[in-house]
Amino acid sequence: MKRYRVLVIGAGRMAEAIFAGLLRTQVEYVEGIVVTNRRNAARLVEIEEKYDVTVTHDWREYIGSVDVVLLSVLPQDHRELLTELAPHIRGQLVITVAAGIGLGLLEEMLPANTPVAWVMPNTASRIGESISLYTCGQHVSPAHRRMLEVIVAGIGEAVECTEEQVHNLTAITGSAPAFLYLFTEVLEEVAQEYGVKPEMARKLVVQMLFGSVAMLQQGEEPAKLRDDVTTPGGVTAAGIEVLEKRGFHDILRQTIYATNARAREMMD
Ligand SMILES: NC(=O)C1=CN([C@@H]2O[C@H](COP(=O)(O)OP(=O)(O)OC[C@H]3O[C@@H](n4cnc5c(N)ncnc54)[C@H](O)[C@@H]3O)[C@@H](O)[C@H]2O)C=CC1
Ligand SMILES: O=C(O)[C@@H]1CCC=N1
Repeated sequence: MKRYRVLVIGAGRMAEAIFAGLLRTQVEYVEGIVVTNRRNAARLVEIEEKYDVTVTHDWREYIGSVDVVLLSVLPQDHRELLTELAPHIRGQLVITVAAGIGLGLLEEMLPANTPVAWVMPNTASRIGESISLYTCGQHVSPAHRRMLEVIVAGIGEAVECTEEQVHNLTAITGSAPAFLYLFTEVLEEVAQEYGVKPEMARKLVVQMLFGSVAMLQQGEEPAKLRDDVTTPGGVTAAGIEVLEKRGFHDILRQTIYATNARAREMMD
């Protein structure tokens, strides 16, 4: 079985979720993981203590001997990093997880024929439950694709998409967990305003979400499930009426569009 050497540049939250997932579920494919960060030395010490990885302040020492370079830095840090990386890339698969980035910038700034891929995970990567989107550049061979599949499998489920789909779905799979958590916060807040203790509010809301998601996972239609809750002439209808009058659909649509637009702008 082929084992891969992976260099992770940027030791933030998403990076940790990915290499931790690789070590947890894909370790038989891992020859070694090297992690680097720009400034925060304490973060590298913390990572070295917690995981079976090598940390370095200088990725140049390792770049020549790895199969995969995973970029987990902010979108706006890519141009500078790609400029530094380019002279050291000789066929390694370069993957980025940055929002809005696309494949074009990587292919343009790295040497001709460099295999590149763009992955859009979400924070559930931390518990191996991401739904990640990925798209491959034009020089990705079947062998590179297998490497990429090992990496995304380490953090949950993954779906190959076109580049345009990754742009358009970033808000829906990458950012929407934040929208859902905001929804959760409001429900908990109102429960507490009614005098419910925070721990109880948390338990009620989390189990409500869990049960609702479990029903969706059984393949039931959201509109049908909503209808089942909305007893004719009952109370839920009054709530739905407020959501509809206040433009819930439109608010959510605008939220998605604004998120995706911002992702694209970051690379302009
Ligand atoms: N947080 C999320 O839910 C998701 C994040 N992403 C993407 O993941 C990337 C990282 O995001 P987070 O982990 O949330 O941010 P973060 O701020 O936790 O991590 C970014 C890390 O990159 C490091 N860094 C920046 N420039 C560097 C360089 N030149 N060399 C080495 N290290 C460098 C910073 O020191 C920092 O530790 C972003 O591009 C974001 O778009 C993608 C999907 C979901
Ligand atoms: O907010 C962000 O920029 C990242 C990308 C998608 C989710 N979080």
